Amino acid sequence: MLETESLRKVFKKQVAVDDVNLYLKQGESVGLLGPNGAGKSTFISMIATLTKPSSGMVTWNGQDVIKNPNIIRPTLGVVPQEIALYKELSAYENVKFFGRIYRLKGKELESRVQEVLELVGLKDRQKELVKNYSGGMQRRINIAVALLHDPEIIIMDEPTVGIDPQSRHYILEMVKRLNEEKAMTVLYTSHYMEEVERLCDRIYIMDHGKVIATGTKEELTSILSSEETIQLELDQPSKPFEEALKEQSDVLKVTEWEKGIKLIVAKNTRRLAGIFQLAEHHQVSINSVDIQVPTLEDVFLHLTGRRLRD
Ligand SMILES: Nc1ncnc2c1ncn2[C@@H]1O[C@H](COP(=O)(O)OP(=O)(O)OP(=O)(O)O)[C@@H](O)[C@H]1O
Repeated sequence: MLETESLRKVFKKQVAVDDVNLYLKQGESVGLLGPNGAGKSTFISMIATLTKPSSGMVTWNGQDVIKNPNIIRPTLGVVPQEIALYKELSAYENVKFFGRIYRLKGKELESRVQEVLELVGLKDRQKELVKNYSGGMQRRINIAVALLHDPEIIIMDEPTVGIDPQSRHYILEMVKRLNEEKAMTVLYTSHYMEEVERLCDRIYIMDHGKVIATGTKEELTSILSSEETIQLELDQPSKPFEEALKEQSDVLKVTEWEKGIKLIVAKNTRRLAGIFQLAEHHQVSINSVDIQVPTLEDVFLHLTGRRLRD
């Protein structure tokens, strides 16, 4: 397990990371969500042993990483925000160059290079110069480089910022596959709520250097409410159906709206099948169902008074 305890970084008077406690268990996919300037890159850089903390601890399976960076370096693959590639070389030459830095040689080097190019979906275009690649493809090569030494943990610093939607989709799917199929542990930073929602088992929300909330998506959104709204669009109004819904124990409130009925139900107790059965019994057709649950964006707004992407 990778763990930080009261990890702090102060640049002159600027507190970039303010006593952050975070853990990453083997095989987990953890998101670090926060707006620009929240301190995500500085935090990652300390875990990756590239920046020295002002105070606090980083441990890997109980061992002190700050004193002994070498105990974690072979385990970590770090994808920085900036593209760090030689633009005049081909993708293949770039990855091979970095492979040599990882001290890979001969057949092993060649097979790892082909493996990672395959993982990022660029094996077929490996001979092209990186300068002719799109931003998204360059980002994928950056990721390939981080995977070369077959790390246990991959740490990604906003890997989808400023790239085309197709590459973004590819990267998200790839991270999911690495986590689910290769059991790779993932720490994924982003200011896109939908990305961490899609990829991560647990999420840390960071703002002004501090972790302001942590939990699974469900736990975080339950900060906001223990209820959710179900909006039913009906083919016709039906008082008997409305009355029957009111009698359901987990239905807290029933109101009409222009196209049907709105229910407030206790969270996680909704039984859509039951609602459909009731509708059928009262000969009402449900044209559409809209379940409105609070999002992480709403949680961030609630906690800070600001939007994530202000
Ligand atoms: N080397 C540095 N010297 C001085 N201040 C710094 C340095 N690096 C980061 N900071 C400051 O620390 C704070 C956190 O920055 P950091 O880059 O870690 O945030 P971030 O959440 O990763 O945001 P972004 O996505 O914009 O990179 C910011 O106020 C930034 O200006």
